[in-house]
Amino acid sequence: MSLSDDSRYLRGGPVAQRIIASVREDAAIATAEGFPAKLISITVGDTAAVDVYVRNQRAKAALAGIGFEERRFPADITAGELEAAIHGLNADPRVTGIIIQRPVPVHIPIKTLQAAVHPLKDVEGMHPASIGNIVYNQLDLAPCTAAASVELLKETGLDLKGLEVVIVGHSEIVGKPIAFLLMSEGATVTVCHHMTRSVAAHARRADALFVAVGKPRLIKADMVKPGAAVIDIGINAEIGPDGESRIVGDVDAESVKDVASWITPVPGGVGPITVAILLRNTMVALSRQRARYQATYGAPDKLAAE
Ligand SMILES: NC(=O)C1=CN([C@@H]2O[C@H](COP(=O)(O)OP(=O)(O)OC[C@H]3O[C@@H](n4cnc5c(N)ncnc54)[C@H](OP(=O)(O)O)[C@@H]3O)[C@@H](O)[C@H]2O)C=CC1
Ligand SMILES: Nc1nc(=O)c2c([nH]1)NC[C@@H]1CN(c3ccc(C(=O)N[C@@H](CCC(=O)O)C(=O)O)cc3)C=[N+]21
Repeated sequence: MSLSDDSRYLRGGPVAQRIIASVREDAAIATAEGFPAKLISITVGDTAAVDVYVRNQRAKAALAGIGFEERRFPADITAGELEAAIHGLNADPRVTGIIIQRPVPVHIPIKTLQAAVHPLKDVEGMHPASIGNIVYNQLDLAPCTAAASVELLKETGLDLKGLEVVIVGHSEIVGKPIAFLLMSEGATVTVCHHMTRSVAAHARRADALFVAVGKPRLIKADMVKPGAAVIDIGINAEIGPDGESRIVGDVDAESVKDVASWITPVPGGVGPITVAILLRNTMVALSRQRARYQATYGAPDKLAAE
């Protein structure tokens, strides 16, 4: 049986469609009430994984009835100019959410940019005032990829309480938030990174293995426990045997599929859910803004009252 027909293949498409259908309903109500949602993406320079993400954001926002605009800046822009652009978007009442695509060029401190986004417009939950929410088990707006990866693990039906989970990669935007989300669910979590003595020794103990590193085929069959769930978050552009550019993950799916009980495809796994959650977070942000507006001005507001 080919993997694509196999139920062990954890496909993100159906999960993403469910989320987008619900976002679409919320967005239609908000628009009818005079509060259309609008997401602004900020891209600095050129990165293949960002191009894929932004292309899908645009397409799915249109499907969900959320406005979308990409602001592209050259790689030699200064941090000050970018901060000024972000402050302009913070002050614009038509803008619901702002996402700063990572990575940004090395001369720009990403943390300063993330902190410049108003916390009410922070649709990724990356502002220093937002990221703590997941530590406190307040999970309604979490970093999108982390939330998407956990959502996909839940599709296995595995009981997360006490589950042995290993995460390879500890970035602020993916690995670390996954660890917090899974701790909230009661899993036992180990986080590996480039200083970990033996990633393989940890990975082989995992009932669920999350990989977010950015290195094609880093995880091979001998690093996976038989029967494990493998969640591949990597999005890497490479040239395939046919000479065409293609997207691959961090897991050597060809070999791992014979050992794992569940595996996420790339493309078609975590990626589509990430986009859907970004749109859902935009609606959560809108709802919070409307609640704040009502609390300040006392204006009646149906969504905020819900
Ligand atoms: N599907 C999706 O929705 C998304 C996919 N991605 C993809 O996920 C991947 C990771 O992204 P991101 O977290 O932003 O990347 P970063 O480069 O920020 O982080 C990579 C992490 O991997 C660790 N690492 C590097 N080499 C090794 C190694 N040999 N063994 C173990 N750990 C290692 C690094 O550790 P250290 O810091 O210690 O060096 C770091 O924690 C990329 O391919 C990206 O495109 C990202 C976001 C969303
Ligand atoms: N601030 C920030 N947050 C991110 O979450 C972030 C980022 N920066 N920078 C780039 C990476 C990469 N990333 C992707 C998300 C979805 C797809 C996606 O939709 N993939 C589909 C489509 C693939 C295709 O169309 O070829 C799939 O995997 O099936 C891709 C890549 C988010 N990232």
